[in-house]
Amino acid sequence: MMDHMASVQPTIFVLFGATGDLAKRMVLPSFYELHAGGLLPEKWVLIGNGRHDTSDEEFRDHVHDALDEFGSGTDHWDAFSERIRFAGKGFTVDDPGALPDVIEAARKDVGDDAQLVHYIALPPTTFEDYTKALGAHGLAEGARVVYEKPFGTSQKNFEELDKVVHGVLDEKQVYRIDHFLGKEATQNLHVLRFANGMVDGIWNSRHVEQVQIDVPETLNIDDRAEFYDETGAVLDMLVTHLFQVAAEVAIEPPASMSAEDLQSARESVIGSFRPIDTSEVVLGQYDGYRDVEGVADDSTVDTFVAAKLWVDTDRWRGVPFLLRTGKMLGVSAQRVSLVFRKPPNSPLTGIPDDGTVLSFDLSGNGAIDMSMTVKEPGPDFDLSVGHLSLPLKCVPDAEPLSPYSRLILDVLNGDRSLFTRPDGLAQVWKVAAPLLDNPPSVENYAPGTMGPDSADDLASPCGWLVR
Ligand SMILES: NC(=O)C1=CN([C@@H]2O[C@H](COP(=O)(O)OP(=O)(O)OC[C@H]3O[C@@H](n4cnc5c(N)ncnc54)[C@H](OP(=O)(O)O)[C@@H]3O)[C@@H](O)[C@H]2O)C=CC1
Ligand SMILES: O=C1O[C@H](COP(=O)(O)O)[C@@H](O)[C@H](O)[C@H]1O
Repeated sequence: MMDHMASVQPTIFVLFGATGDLAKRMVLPSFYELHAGGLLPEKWVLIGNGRHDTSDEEFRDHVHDALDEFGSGTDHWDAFSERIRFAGKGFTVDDPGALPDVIEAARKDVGDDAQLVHYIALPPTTFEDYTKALGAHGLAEGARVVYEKPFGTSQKNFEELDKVVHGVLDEKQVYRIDHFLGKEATQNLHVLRFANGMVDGIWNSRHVEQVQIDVPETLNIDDRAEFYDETGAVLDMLVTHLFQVAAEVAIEPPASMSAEDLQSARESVIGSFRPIDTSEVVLGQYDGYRDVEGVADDSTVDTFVAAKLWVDTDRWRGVPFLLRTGKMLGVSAQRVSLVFRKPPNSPLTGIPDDGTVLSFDLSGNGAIDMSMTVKEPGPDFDLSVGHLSLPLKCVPDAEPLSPYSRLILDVLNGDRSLFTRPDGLAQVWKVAAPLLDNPPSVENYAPGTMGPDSADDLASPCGWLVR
């Protein structure tokens, strides 16, 4: 573990939105996971921030509850909780509330050389104001600032936010999170390929017929209805996580594995995504969505999207990338599948369309799976599809990290390779513009199904592999 320990530099970690949903479910449990794994610097303090006058003790109780509900235990609680503080009364340009004083007090514990890391786990509409307030109160200098997704809610909003952020921070200080990039199996999308000549050799349109990036969810949106009803599946998942994963599949080999080269390679392939053709998109809304408290009675927000994406590079021209996600579906999965072409001129007949598939399970600790067409053992000559699975946690010496732990550790270490950049995001908004400007009408689907039937046609000939 010592090999991976975050920079020895003492750290003051300020968590804006510390009482919110993301903090409770992801950020606080991940911070604890890093502490329990001995992966934090020796000296650190975590300061929660919010608009209320919450005491340190009240916040510690909140953190304990979060760990009970969403964490992996509290064995190291005492040593953890004594480093937790709360700075209330908000944080605006006009009034910084308690934060500057609490940071000053924390410096007495961890030293004047402590690095400041600000984690903005707030609704995206507040990112600009909080960035300006960091600048106004002298808390931006030398700090690292983590922005949750989505970084921008439209092309215009992205451009405005980008301007504000770069008015206060140097790009090297900025860490825009897309937690799908922190998943163990997502990282293997490029590692498997760059480490294995056999895989590298087939990673192109000559061999791959289609790519599926499929994240159906059985989850509802009841706990975050107001947020969701302003966002929808296209913004919440498609142009964020699914596009970034598509970039990981489509990426050209970077000049080196340095953070900058890897980031550049990922961002530059997004420039080759063709703007979405809305005739190749199906939007859906599950029956009963409008009855959820917090959702408008006449909401037309999409809770489902399936779309074809084309990547106009020599490697991928002509290969559809099929992206699908939605809420209240029949199955939960997070799967990237490369469907291989049948051998040309094969003497065999009856090879199934999905007879050769390399797939990556992004959920949990991740897995890499292979399906291949084989002779069904037995007296007859029949073909069948067999499956091999490599759960990543079974790799020797594996110590899988949750995506948020991975990414927080990278922030502490100053490694930006798994974070997004504005050049790529500017392209994302261009690619998404036809869909955002002129969305197809939303079709209804019954909860527990796999979305509107018309989405099935997009994935011919083999259909969606997650069924
Ligand atoms: N929740 C999730 O599953 C995920 C969320 N995200 C992203 O994380 C960020 C936070 O999401 P989430 O935690 O769900 O959001 P919440 O709605 O729970 O808000 C987080 C906290 O922000 C504070 N807050 C809310 N509104 C305002 C406001 N107008 N001005 C200032 N502070 C405000 C509140 O704290 P207080 O009242 O104490 O001030 C609230 O507890 C978002 O950008 C979201 O897109 C990303 C991935 C998943
Ligand atoms: O960012 C988000 O991701 C989750 C799915 O990711 P997981 O890794 O937490 O399973 C999704 O449910 C949510 O709507 C979205 O905001």
